[in-house]
Amino acid sequence: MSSRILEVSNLTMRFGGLLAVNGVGLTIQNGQIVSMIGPNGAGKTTVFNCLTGFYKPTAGKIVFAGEEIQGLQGHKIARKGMIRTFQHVRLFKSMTVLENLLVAQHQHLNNSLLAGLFKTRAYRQAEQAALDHAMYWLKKVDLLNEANREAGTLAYGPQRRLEIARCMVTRPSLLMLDEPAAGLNPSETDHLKILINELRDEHDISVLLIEHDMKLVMDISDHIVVINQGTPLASGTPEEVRNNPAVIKAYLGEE
Ligand SMILES: Nc1ncnc2c1ncn2[C@@H]1O[C@H](COP(=O)(O)OP(=O)(O)OP(=O)(O)O)[C@@H](O)[C@H]1O
Repeated sequence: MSSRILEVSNLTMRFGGLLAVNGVGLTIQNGQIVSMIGPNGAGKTTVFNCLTGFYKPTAGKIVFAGEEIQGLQGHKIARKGMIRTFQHVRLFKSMTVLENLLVAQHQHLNNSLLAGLFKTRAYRQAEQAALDHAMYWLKKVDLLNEANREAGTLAYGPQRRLEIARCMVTRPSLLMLDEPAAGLNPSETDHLKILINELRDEHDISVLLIEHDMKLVMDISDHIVVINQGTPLASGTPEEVRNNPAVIKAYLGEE
């Protein structure tokens, strides 16, 4: 298989008269952490929505793990291993922390209803495996002590960690995080950085990140793609992007 987990070319999304994404390209090698940056309204979340099947792109090609996926339904893309979080936390808030991770695995595995009704041996084994797997991830994101608490009662930072765990229990090959540091304090952001690096190093995934926290982006990324008003502006290593005059003018200059 190709060493590229994701290759996007000429991605375009039009909403009526608004060209929200205009010819964006993006390549992610296996094991890379890539960030997409750009001013507010640049089209970053729209790119995520096109990649993950929430929107059907107007044009462009999306090759994920060697297969063209543009226009596929979101749940089919998720089953192939492209999993995302959202800009605003989306948990099942009245379920417990643990239940959130169990539901995520069930949605993904699509266990047969009959096996569930008759509680077959294979079903019980799968349930136990799902529980063990959920506990593993709760420990990893430091939420083991909160397993039986209602997810909606967690503070904001732990909710964001739970969202990441909820993605990871489905064993993705590409994890896409939409502004994971938004609303976190500096210490939580440092922990997030360590966590993302660990996910990549220990769990064989690639990561695509939308993020406004420039320190995090510069510290963590192997590669950065900059878009401005829907159009690709620059791409390169953190060093190259940091020193690119067009980026400084369009993005950093506005701060
Ligand atoms: N469903 C939609 N219908 C119409 N316009 C949309 C839709 N989704 C996004 N847009 C528009 O597309 C443009 C890009 O928005 P998008 O949310 O992708 O930007 P962004 O780079 O993620 O911004 P931010 O950093 O503020 O989250 C904006 O002008 C937005 O209003």
